[in-house]
Amino acid sequence: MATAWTLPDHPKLPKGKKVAVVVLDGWGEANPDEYNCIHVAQTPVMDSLKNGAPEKWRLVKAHGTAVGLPSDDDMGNSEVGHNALGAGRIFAQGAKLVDSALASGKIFDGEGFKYIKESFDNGTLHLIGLLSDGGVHSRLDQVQLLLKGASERGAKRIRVHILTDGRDVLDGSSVGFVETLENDLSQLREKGVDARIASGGGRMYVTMDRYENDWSVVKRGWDAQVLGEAPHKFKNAVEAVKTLRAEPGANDQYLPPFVIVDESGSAVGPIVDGDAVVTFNFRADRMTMLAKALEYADFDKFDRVRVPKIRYAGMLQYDGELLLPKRYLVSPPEIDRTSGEYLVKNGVRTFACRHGHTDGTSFVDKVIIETVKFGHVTFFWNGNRSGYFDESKEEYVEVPSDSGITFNVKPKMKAVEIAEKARDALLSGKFDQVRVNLPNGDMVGHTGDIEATVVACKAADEAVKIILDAVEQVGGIYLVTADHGNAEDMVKRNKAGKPLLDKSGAIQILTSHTLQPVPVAIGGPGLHPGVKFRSDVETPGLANVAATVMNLHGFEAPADYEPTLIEVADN
Ligand SMILES: O=C(O)[C@@H](CO)OP(=O)(O)O
Ligand SMILES: [Mn+2]
Ligand SMILES: [Mn+2]
Repeated sequence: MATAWTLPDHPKLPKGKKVAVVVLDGWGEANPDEYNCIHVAQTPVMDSLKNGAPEKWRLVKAHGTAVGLPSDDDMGNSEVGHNALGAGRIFAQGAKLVDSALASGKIFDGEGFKYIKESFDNGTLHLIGLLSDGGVHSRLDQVQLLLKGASERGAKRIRVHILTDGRDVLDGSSVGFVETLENDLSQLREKGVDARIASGGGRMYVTMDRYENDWSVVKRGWDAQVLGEAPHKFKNAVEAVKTLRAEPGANDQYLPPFVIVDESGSAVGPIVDGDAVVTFNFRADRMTMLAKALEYADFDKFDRVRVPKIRYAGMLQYDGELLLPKRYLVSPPEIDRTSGEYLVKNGVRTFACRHGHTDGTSFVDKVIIETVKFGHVTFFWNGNRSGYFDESKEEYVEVPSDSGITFNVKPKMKAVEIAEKARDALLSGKFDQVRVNLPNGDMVGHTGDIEATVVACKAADEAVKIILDAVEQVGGIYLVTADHGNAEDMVKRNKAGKPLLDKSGAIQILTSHTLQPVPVAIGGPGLHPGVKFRSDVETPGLANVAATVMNLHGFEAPADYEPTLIEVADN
């Protein structure tokens, strides 16, 4: 059935207000203590918004089932968070879809698996991805099931190319994950399968760059995985990770690339003609660049030196617009009819081709973001779809991130630049919605550097001020929220909430996201004075934000969207 794109008018709220939607990345709400960097930092603007509670500030869930993850033990992340914010509904996400496909065995009956299986007789099966149980990009138990299933279905030679984590899990935990995997592989060897780890490296330094921020990261991985070349060579991966971690300043996220070599010093698992490759991350953003390098005949981002003729499948299809990769083991969530698409289609006077047209005021969307988060308020927001819905109505602007540094070195990142671009967009009068992601709390929180994260939170707060001042000037409306927690808790805790200590008595730094709720604050001179948060939406989550934003633009949300957070009192 054709989608009815015309949104009903909101019965009480006017159209034509400028709306700033601000997403603070990694900004949750938690008890105030010394490990809560948002609490420690001076954040007068966000504090003042909170003073508007409960009418203008409230908390929503940003993790677990509220954002389509398998369980409420799963922390939130940018992909599922922005998907929910933009789509207004909760879709079963990659992690969950892969779980079901493995549990039912359907993954092995699908087109993607059949395709790679054709290489099993004469070629090697290579698995490439993030090795941890973080559940943000991948999960070790899924890799284990994939190994088991593939070997039972005829894979005789398997090579695993690992990327160590330390970002979604504790730094240092990579050794344990590698030991677990080695143990599984040795059991496969006992069954006659020639299965080994072939190469590795830290996720942030090898392979898992995103949004084309730094292709040299992908090249380092390519050299190790495909060409079998790396500056470090080891006989086994446990020794590799232990040795490389012992270097001063080393950590799991940034381990240099290594290859495993045999007695004669040759790499045990370069990728060659006739092989099959599966990238086992279910999350898209940090696998897209490698997928392009593996799949595109025309490719000029770095010299691939040798381009093996392989059968390649992603765990999921990572980009629904580019249809990348062409083959995949599990179908991605079908995130359709996102709020961005609706809003664009409801402001355009002449609307082209397939969805009919509506009359109305010009509705233009402006999105501003640093490179490291570029796709968050575009690609993720639009349901893992790159590109514009209507280029004449949307403008996506990128502020280049610093590259080649860890963000604790420059914790202010480009927050002010982003905010100034947002301000200018609001003041220009050309845009109805200005959507922004401020990455500081998250990107610096991931470094585990508490002092730097405090600076980061202050910087994000100052950026919010610049945007809210502009909203004030144009008589607009703001909605400030976050995609998941991170900076509000920087320590690993026991069940009772007490910080955990390591063997040396130091606290265990938490580099990952959290299970905490996030704030939603609304306000601005353009907000109808009767608007307040409803008290009858039980356990609201990020998916309730889309309908809310549609209301702020003067529209009712589609009926199947999660309910709006706001109501309008008559007085
Ligand atoms: O950096 C990333 O890839 C993830 C953590 O793995 O963070 P976010 O979801 O905030 O992008
Ligand atoms: Mn995020
Ligand atoms: Mn993050």
